[in-house]
Amino acid sequence: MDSIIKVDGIRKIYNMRKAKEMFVAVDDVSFEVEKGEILGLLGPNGAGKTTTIKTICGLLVPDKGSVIINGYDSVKKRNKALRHISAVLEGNRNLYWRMTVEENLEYFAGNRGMARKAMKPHIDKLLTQFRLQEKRQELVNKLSRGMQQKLAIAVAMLANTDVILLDEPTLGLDVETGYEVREILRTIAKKEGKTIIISTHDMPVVQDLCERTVIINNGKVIADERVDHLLQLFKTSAYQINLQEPLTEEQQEMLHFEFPIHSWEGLNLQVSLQEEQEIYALMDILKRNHTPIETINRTEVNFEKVFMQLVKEEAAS
Ligand SMILES: Nc1ncnc2c1ncn2[C@@H]1O[C@H](COP(=O)(O)OP(=O)(O)OP(=O)(O)O)[C@@H](O)[C@H]1O
Repeated sequence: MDSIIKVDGIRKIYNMRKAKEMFVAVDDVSFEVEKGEILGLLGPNGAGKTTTIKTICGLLVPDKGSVIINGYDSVKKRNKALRHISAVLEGNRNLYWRMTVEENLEYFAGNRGMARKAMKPHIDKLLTQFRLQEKRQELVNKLSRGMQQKLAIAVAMLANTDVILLDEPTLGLDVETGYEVREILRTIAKKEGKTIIISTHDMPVVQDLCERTVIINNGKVIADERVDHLLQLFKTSAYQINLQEPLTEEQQEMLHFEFPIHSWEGLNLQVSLQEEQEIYALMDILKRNHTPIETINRTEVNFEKVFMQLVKEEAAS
C-alpha cells in the first residue's frame, strides 16, 4: 500500500485538572491512508475523532504511538511532516469575519509566504472552483453558513498540500450545500490527487464520498473497511421478516440468545445475521414455536444502518 499517512498505535490522554483525573480519549488507534484516498473517520459523539484529527495535524502530541506523514514522524520531524498537511478544524471559525472573502484568501496566502502577483491566479481559481466569485467582495459575516464553510476549505487549499483534514465539513449545512461541498471535495481528490480525511457524523458523506471508513468508538478502532465492502457485507445479512403472529416470550429469549442483533415491532422482525445460512436456523426457531412467517425480505442497507449495527455489535461484545 502506498500510504501517505500512517497512524500507528496512538494514545491520547487528557488530564482533567479540576477532577484530578486522566481520561483516555484515544487508545491504540492505527490506520493508514493511501495517496489520493478519501477516508471517512466516523464515530458517535465523544468517540475520539477530533482528537485523532488534531493528533494527525500536530496540534496534539500523542502520549504513545506515532503519526508518520509522507515518511516523516509528526513529532520528531514536525516541520517536514506538517508541510504536507492542511486542516479545516472549526470551519467558519478559521476565518476573519470582518474581512471580505477575497481579503481572507489574500491574507492567508500572504501568511503562507505567497507573493502578491502569484496569489492572484491561485485565488481566482479557488473562487471559481468553490463557486464564490460573486461573493468575493462580501464580508464573511454576511455569508451563509455553507459559503463560509466553502471559504474555509478554499483557505485550506491555498497551501496546496497533499493532504487535507476536515473536521465535520458538512455540519449545519442544508442538503443542497452539503451536496455541493461533497462534489467539490470529490473533484479535489480525483482531479488534483489530494488525500482527504474527513471526520463526520454525516452518513451520506461517507456513503457517497469516502472510499474507506475508519470507525472509532470509545477511543478505539472498531472497523477499517472499504465503504462498498461494508455495504455489501451488510446487504447479504439484513432481513426483515413479517410474522403472522407476535413472538412468544420463549421465542424472544431464543432469538436474543442466537441473534443478538435484532429488533422487532409488532409483527415486524428485523434481524442481522453473521452468515446467510443462519436464516434457516431463524426460520426453524419460528417454526418450532408455531409462528407462521408471512414474508421474508432482504433489507435495503444504507450506511447509517451499517454504522449503527457495528457500534451495537461492539457494545454487545
Ligand atoms: N481538552 C480536553 N480535555 C478533556 N477531555 C477532552 C478534551 N477534549 C476532548 N475530550 C474528551 O475526549 C473524548 C473524545 O473527544 P473528541 O472531541 O475527540 O470526540 P469526537 O469523536 O470528535 O466527538 P464529537 O463527534 O462529539 O465531536 C470525549 O469524551 C471528550 O469529552
